[in-house]
Amino acid sequence: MAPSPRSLKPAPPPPQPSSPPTPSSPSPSPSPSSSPEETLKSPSLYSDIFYDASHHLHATPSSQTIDSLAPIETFFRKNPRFLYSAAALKDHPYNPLTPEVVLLGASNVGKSSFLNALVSRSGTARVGPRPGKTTLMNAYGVGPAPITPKKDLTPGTHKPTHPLIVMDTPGYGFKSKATWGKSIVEYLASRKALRGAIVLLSSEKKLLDTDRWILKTLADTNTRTLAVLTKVDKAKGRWSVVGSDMARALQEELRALEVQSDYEWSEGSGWVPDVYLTAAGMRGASNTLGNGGGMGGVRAAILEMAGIDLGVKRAKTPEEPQNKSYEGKIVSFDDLQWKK
Ligand SMILES: Nc1nc2c(ncn2[C@@H]2O[C@H](COP(=O)(O)OP(=O)(O)OP(=O)(O)O)[C@@H](O)[C@H]2O)c(=O)[nH]1
Ligand SMILES: [Mg+2]
Repeated sequence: MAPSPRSLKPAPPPPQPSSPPTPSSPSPSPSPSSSPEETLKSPSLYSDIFYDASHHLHATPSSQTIDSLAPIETFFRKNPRFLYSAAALKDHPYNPLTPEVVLLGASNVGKSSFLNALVSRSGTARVGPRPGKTTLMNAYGVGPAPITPKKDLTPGTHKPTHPLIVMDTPGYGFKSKATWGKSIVEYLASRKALRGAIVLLSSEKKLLDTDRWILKTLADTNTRTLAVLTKVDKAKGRWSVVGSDMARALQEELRALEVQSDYEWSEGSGWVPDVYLTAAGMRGASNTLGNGGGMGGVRAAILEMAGIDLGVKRAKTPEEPQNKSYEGKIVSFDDLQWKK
């Protein structure tokens, strides 16, 4: 499956790493019309938590979606393997066949923990309590070994060992290297195999200036973007309220960037309208669908972004939901198809 080339444009320079990002408050926005916060106990009980474009928070208990999301979990669980580290764009091997997705976010936001939760294996990527744990771009192969037609194996092309590459990156901000911006922006702008970026934001914090900068860089490099909140179990206040507020601020930011963009980088075609809420590194979380809460749905969204179709449809909300507050618009897997 050869990735299609993206039209490119130079990205802006990153903010100075020497000046720590100043948190800024999201602009006020209306409260969601229906909010299930009264009923959501712990993110670990949910396989799919996302906040959609119409400002509805959807949370699906694991028991309701396990059947439909289990094949996707199995895909991610299969054969995860560290492939290589890269300090600069030139260090990435030629890759004409395997789709790549990249994890981006501030230092300590939980990128490596998120990767471990994706593949349901805590030791895959190294995690640390202090910022600056990951110092290079680290590529991980995910999924069962694909069958590659001989005609695709042109000279210089290695046989793919995995159907998907997930790229972990050093965090931006505190303790990150000054070269971070340059090498990662180059990767975003030039890597033909790149199908999309997953931007991780901490539920413990507001949107940072560096987060705004990376979102703008993604718009300017025409990179598909999926936003994910981490650490919802550590949110200060009710996690569903904190998560919803953060998700709304993000959606506003993305909509503003879309207006400025020179590309068709818009809601649905450039960025995914749903913001996913996760608790990947949460201690004592249920291991039913991997490690942590909210991982089921986000795995499906990542496959969608990478253009990998396992033929799995997201389960519909039951006719008679256990709790009425789960009603509202449900974004089906089909609705999330990228517009061509
Ligand atoms: N409670 C909780 N802790 C988390 C979660 N995700 C990550 N952590 C913790 O946050 C700390 C940082 O996690 P990492 O995964 O190393 O973060 P990172 O973004 O990869 O950090 P850098 O590589 O330094 O940029 C670790 O102590 C994790 O256990 C989460 O969802 N909930
Ligand atoms: Mg890391």
